[in-house]
Amino acid sequence: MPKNTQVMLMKDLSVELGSNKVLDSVNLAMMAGERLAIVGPSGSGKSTILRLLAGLLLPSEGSLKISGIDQNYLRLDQNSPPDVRLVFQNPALLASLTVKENVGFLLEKQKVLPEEIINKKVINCLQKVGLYDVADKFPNQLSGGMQKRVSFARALISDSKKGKGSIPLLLYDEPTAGLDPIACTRIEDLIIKTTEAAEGCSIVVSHVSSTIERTANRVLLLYGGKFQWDGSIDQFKQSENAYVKQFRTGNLQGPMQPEDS
Ligand SMILES: Nc1ncnc2c1ncn2[C@@H]1O[C@H](COP(=O)(O)OP(=O)(O)OP(=O)(O)O)[C@@H](O)[C@H]1O
Repeated sequence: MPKNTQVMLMKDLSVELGSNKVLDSVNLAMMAGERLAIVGPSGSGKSTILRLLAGLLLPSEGSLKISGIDQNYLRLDQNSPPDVRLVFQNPALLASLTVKENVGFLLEKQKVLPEEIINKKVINCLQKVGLYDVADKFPNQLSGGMQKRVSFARALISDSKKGKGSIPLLLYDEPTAGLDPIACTRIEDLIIKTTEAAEGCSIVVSHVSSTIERTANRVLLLYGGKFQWDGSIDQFKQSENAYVKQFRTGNLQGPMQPEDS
């Protein structure tokens, strides 16, 4: 994919929730090949950004473009929605459907491809995340870790109605929260593998330093409704910027204080 293709653009974008201005005139351009980590203290608006990109929320002011198209409607009201795939913190699988039905849900709904092709695609996606012989099982017959893998396999399914040119945007919401360090490494590997296999761009929201460092090539720090810092992962690891330093070290002293957030 050409590196100069713009995948997403936020222009003077604000979001007000009740009396709270969660995002305050933010600007952000994301290009093909970028893997972003969005970091910031609790309540700084990270999930709000993911909700905007997933089409669950619209900006109060300003504009959001995905693949060059202005997002003026919520996702369910769009005729030709952009290819944005959300991997939730918990696997969010439908308990009454088999693994195969969960992963192939979009393709079944679209009724474009024949059943045997859908089956092949689903098995292929499951194998890519290291799952074998689970297609006919129900989610509650799998371990938590396996369920998480199923949710990654679901993000690998490409929309049969999308042209080859479209670049999928994969969103990962706190994918390693509460996991032990070894499970973290497995999920981080899976994020990298899934994003590569989908030939997409990724945005990871995470507080976990290994996840930020291993899955992203660019980091944005969100606080007070604005991106306070934007740079490469190598710059993030060394930056003397007061926000970045406080986030990295967990210092109580610094520009980010709980009463402000
Ligand atoms: N429906 C809502 N109505 C009013 N305020 C809301 C609503 N949803 C979220 N907020 C507020 O918006 C702000 C941003 O919330 P958001 O969940 O995006 O933060 P976050 O950075 O993802 O936090 P965390 O790291 O704790 O998940 C918070 O102050 C929150 O209280």
